[in-house]
Amino acid sequence: MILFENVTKKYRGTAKPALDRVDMNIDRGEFVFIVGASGSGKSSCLRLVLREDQPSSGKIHVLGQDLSKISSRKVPYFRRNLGTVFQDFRLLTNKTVYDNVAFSLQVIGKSRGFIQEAVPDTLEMVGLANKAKRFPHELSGGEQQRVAIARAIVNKPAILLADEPTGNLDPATSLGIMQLLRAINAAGTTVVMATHEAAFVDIMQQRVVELSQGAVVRDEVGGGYGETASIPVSDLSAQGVQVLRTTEAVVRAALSPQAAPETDSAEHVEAAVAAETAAIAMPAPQAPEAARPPAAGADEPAADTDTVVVPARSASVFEEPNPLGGEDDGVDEDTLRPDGPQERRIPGFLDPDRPDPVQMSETGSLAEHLGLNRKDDDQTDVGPVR
Ligand SMILES: Nc1ncnc2c1ncn2[C@@H]1O[C@H](COP(=O)(O)OP(=O)(O)OP(=O)(O)O)[C@@H](O)[C@H]1O
Repeated sequence: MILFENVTKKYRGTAKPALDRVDMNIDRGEFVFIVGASGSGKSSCLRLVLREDQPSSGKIHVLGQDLSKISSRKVPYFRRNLGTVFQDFRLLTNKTVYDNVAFSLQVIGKSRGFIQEAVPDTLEMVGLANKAKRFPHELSGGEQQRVAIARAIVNKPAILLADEPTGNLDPATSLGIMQLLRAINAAGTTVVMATHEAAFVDIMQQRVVELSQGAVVRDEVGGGYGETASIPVSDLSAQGVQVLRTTEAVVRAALSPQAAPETDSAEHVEAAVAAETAAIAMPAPQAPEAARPPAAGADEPAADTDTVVVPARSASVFEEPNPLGGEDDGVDEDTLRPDGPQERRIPGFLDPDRPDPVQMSETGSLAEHLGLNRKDDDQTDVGPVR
């Protein structure tokens, strides 16, 4: 899905390359952390995937496209398949939450009907259905980042690129963002995240690609952050750590190729949670509950929607067959229309106590299950808006 072949990037006027002969292959559906010290090349890497920049040498393929062969005119079409989230949110300050998300669809010519359906669905998914009319300055930092994530995923991109998405948020708020990204990944979107956040990298045990002075020095499935931790795990609350671990355990169970059929999923999930809980040297047995907010906890009336949105929407994730606007550019169709992840429903990890996903989808929203409607969310963090 993303392939780097011997990629070197040297900026004009610099002595050392920002990226130095990088080889990397990221498959559809993966969650990959790009880690490394400041200046190691993480953002350069993401910029190349986005085709904001071109490598000095080497080849990059994204979604079956050789990026060197995409003309400038077609770059915007290519980018429709990529969602991006940044540390500083980059919201339009003069537009409401709804309009920020809708705008990204308007500029690519989506119909009003599509927008009127997709935007509320996506806001509900990220737990902001009741704040659609707010302006960015009326939101907490965590909420602003959720708007940015909603904007990034509303067109159902195949790939979500996140550059330090939690960099401006406190650990507790970051946790919610990470859980949201993980849920988006579980629904079939490939997620590539550059980060300094050691705690999440260590806990989530996803694939880790580590850069040092532009070179890949580690590419490890289920790795941790390494030596350059920026937030010690101890800075997270025990509950927070437990929530993330439990989420991960159940995600693994739910996405495992050997996963039991749905009727067995409760046992499967419970076993995974039990194993994971036993491995944690922190007493926080109530943590899964902590992920669930009180039903009436929001500061505004809850949205009038009780259905988990992601499963239904994810079934049509890759609706545009050709990222370059319908012309045949030699796109590898297989990479554009995966037949696996988008079939998956959001798994039972969202509520281990209610493991039947069908029942869950009928009784509560994804945002609620992720604990994104917390009453105290407004008070925890406020980040910048551009
Ligand atoms: N536009 C540019 N022009 C010149 N040099 C650049 C440019 N962008 C990045 N660099 C250099 O390339 C190297 C890699 O930068 P990059 O931003 O990719 O690192 P990073 O790992 O994302 O850093 P950070 O964690 O601080 O964001 C650095 O030495 C940086 O100074």
